[in-house]
Amino acid sequence: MSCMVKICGINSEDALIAAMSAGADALGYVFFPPSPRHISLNGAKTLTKRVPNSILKVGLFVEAGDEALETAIAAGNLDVIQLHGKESPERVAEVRERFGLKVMKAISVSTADDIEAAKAHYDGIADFLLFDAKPPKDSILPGGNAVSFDWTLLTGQNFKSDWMLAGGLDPDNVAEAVRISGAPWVDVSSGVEKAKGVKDARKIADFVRAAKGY
Ligand SMILES: O=C(O)c1ccccc1NCC(=O)[C@H](O)[C@H](O)COP(=O)(O)O
Repeated sequence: MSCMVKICGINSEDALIAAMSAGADALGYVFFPPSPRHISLNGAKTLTKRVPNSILKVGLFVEAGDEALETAIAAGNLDVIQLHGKESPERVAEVRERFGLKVMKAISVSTADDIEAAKAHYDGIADFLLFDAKPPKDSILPGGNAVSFDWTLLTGQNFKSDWMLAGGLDPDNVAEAVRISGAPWVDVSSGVEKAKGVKDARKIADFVRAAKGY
């Protein structure tokens, strides 16, 4: 069992170095001001410059307009646009076409119906599907809430798009989550932090090792 790993919420030099040295395959930068992981355009410019082409630079947005996307893509030299709000399939296709980049659509999951709806509306439209738990009712964040969902909902599923499992993963549960779901990619933020928005180098290393089965 081995899978690809995305570390989301890179917002400091320490986090960047920790994720790159641990062997992360993709790094996520949060362009959503209400988030404790939000990164400025200048911050993104600095923290993406040293990333080799072998590691995907993913910008996370919530219902952002074209101008905001364009500025962040230029600042961060992004490879993938992660849409983590209520963007429609038409908007996903439009962003993909307009910017010529890969697009990842976050899918909020609590029941099997959510997987079926994603298959019907976004599979093959987005380059990546990111299955994440539905946010708690009182959360101001649509993701990054350290909440997981029933991984068996993904067992044996096939998608046209590449896909990632996210939500409440950590170094202790990620191997089991991959075994049950069959995920080719995992994505984590809260589970590798020492405080909200502050990454922990040891947890990042442990997470990547566990996900890749070293
Ligand atoms: O991280 C945030 O603050 C955030 C804000 C708005 C939308 C999405 C956000 N995070 C998404 C992620 O970090 C991951 O893609 C995923 O939700 C996993 O998060 P976690 O449960 O914290 O590992």
